[in-house]
Amino acid sequence: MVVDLLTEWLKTRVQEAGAQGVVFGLSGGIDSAVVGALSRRAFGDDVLGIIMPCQSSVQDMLDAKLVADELSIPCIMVELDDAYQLLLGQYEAFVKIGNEEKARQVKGNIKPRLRMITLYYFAQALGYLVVGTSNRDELEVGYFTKYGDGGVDLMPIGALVKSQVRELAKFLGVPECIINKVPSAGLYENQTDEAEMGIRYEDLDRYLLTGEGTDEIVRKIRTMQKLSEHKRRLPPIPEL
Ligand SMILES: Nc1ncnc2c1ncn2[C@@H]1O[C@H](COP(=O)(O)OP(=O)(O)OC[C@H]2O[C@@H]([n+]3cccc(C(=O)O)c3)[C@H](O)[C@@H]2O)[C@@H](O)[C@H]1O
Ligand SMILES: Nc1ncnc2c1ncn2[C@@H]1O[C@H](COP(=O)(O)OP(=O)(O)OP(=O)(O)O)[C@@H](O)[C@H]1O
Ligand SMILES: [Mg+2]
Repeated sequence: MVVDLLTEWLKTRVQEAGAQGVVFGLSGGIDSAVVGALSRRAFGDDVLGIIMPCQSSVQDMLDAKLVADELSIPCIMVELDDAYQLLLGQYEAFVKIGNEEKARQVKGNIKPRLRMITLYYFAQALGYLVVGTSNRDELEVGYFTKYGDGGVDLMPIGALVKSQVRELAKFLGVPECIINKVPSAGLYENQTDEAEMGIRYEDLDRYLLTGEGTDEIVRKIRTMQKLSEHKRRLPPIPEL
């Protein structure tokens, strides 16, 4: 049973590290809900979900609270808007990005990195590990911010494609409205994973599980995998 296996895996990893529990970012999306539910099973009250709005929608915040309530996950909120604005103001005094789309991307990536800083503060203060929420699709094509949401200690759902995460969510009692929500990184208004990646989860899941897909889809995925190789490796060191 995959739930028992993942729960045991989490317990073993945390125990091996000499830690007491885990902390994670609670977004109101399905991935963090599943990670939260698994963590709750593994560690009881030694779990902390942190809601970290950074120009986030009110709906996401309400969804995150709903997940915490329904799954009885201890949870706090740390607002990152002021830190984000303060840093951005200083950065832009040196370099202001002319291209609108590029500016949106560069600015968007500040948010997961501020969340990473926040999670590590609480992890070390409490003797916890930082647990990530990336799934197999995101990891394979590099759909995550390097050292942002990718900067974590453990990735319990990293071997599961999105449809498998959905199955797990149903089993774990994640609220229906969270399971049916359109996946979004929430880094800018109206962002959706599928539109930004230019590929549907259904197609990505199918290719990763069976190797099948149209020529165009296969080509696209392989290109994304190649371009994001650096995100799945430690920084290269010259051999001397
Ligand atoms: N070949 C190479 N070797 C070594 N390093 C290389 C490199 N190419 C780029 N880099 C480095 O990587 C940086 C670019 O990577 P990165 O900073 O990650 O930036 P990037 O891959 O452009 O952006 C992250 C993507 O993931 C999405 N995202 C982020 C966070 C959460 C979620 C979500 O689903 O919730 C999605 C986000 O919307 C965006 O599309 C470059 O600035 C450069 O420093
Ligand atoms: N507002 C937020 N507060 C706390 N953590 C967040 C917030 N936004 C994103 N995160 C963290 O970043 C992770 C990556 O976001 P991502 O959108 O891939 O996952 P999700 O929101 O859980 O599910 P989905 O991909 O279906 O939207 C989240 O799972 C969560 O840990
Ligand atoms: Mg999300």
